[in-house]
Amino acid sequence: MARNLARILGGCGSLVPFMKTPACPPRNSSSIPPARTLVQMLFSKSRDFSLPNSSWGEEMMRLYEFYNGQSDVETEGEENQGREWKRLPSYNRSLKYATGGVYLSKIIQSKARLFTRNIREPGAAFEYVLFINKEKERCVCVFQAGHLLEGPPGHVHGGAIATMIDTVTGTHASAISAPVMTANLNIDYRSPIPLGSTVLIESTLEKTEGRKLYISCKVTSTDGSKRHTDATALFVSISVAHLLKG
Ligand SMILES: CCCCCCCCCCCC(=O)SCCNC(=O)CCNC(=O)[C@H](O)C(C)(C)COP(=O)(O)OP(=O)(O)OC[C@H]1O[C@@H](n2cnc3c(N)ncnc32)[C@H](O)[C@@H]1OP(=O)(O)O
Repeated sequence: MARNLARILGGCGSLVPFMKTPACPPRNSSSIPPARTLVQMLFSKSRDFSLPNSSWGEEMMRLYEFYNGQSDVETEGEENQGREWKRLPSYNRSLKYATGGVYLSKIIQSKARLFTRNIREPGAAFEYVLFINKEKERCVCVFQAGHLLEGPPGHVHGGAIATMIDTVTGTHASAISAPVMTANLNIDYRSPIPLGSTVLIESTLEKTEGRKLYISCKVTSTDGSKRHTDATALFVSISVAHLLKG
């Protein structure tokens, strides 16, 4: 059975896109994983993409450790330690089933993945970790931009920057009032972000008005000396029925 499963998987982990499979091993009998490994691959817990991987550079790791060191660790049944920050875990899949007015084919249902977490090669695109402060008025994201995000030569694509701003402000708004949708996003690109660099993306809750959440955001170099991007975003909290309506 293990051999059959291994053949189906083709040795490249195509059914398990977020497992760590750094390189496709040669197709010989020694490349077939043992049955226990296959079971782990097929039924293991979702991967938390906000944890360090081998692609994280020195600056990414330094800042991760800085904020993580000031963060509460979630331990079941124990009170938190009263620290200022909390790391937000991040998975590549939220949709399992959708019903109601939203028509999704079985293929889309089974393959839907969070846009920023769907690249197999670690470090190739969006590497990031988000921390939220306890009062939820601020979020900080440490973002390392990989080589697949190139826009102008050697620099990050504006759409990729917008994606990260939407992700950070959207996650921030969701932490306050889930579920939400982006109603408006305004971006001023002030200086280009070098590809491969690590930057800070900070969001601040400016105000709430009924269902509306106004959030501002800035992208800077990690020492704060260079302003890359400024943005404002409006999120509207919605009912789940709004999503199902399509
Ligand atoms: C843990 C999870 C991790 C999650 C991790 C992932 C995070 C990623 C986050 C990604 C988020 C997205 O990309 S979301 C995808 C992009 N966004 C969308 O597709 C949204 C499409 N638009 C819509 O569905 C809708 O227009 C809504 C939901 C935005 C609003 O519709 P509605 O619910 O009917 O509300 P509506 O009455 O129209 O508006 C409510 C109030 O907001 C105001 N309003 C509405 N739109 C605007 C606007 N563009 N600019 C100014 N104001 C506006 C209205 O005037 C009104 O004010 P007042 O009269 O009350 O004063």
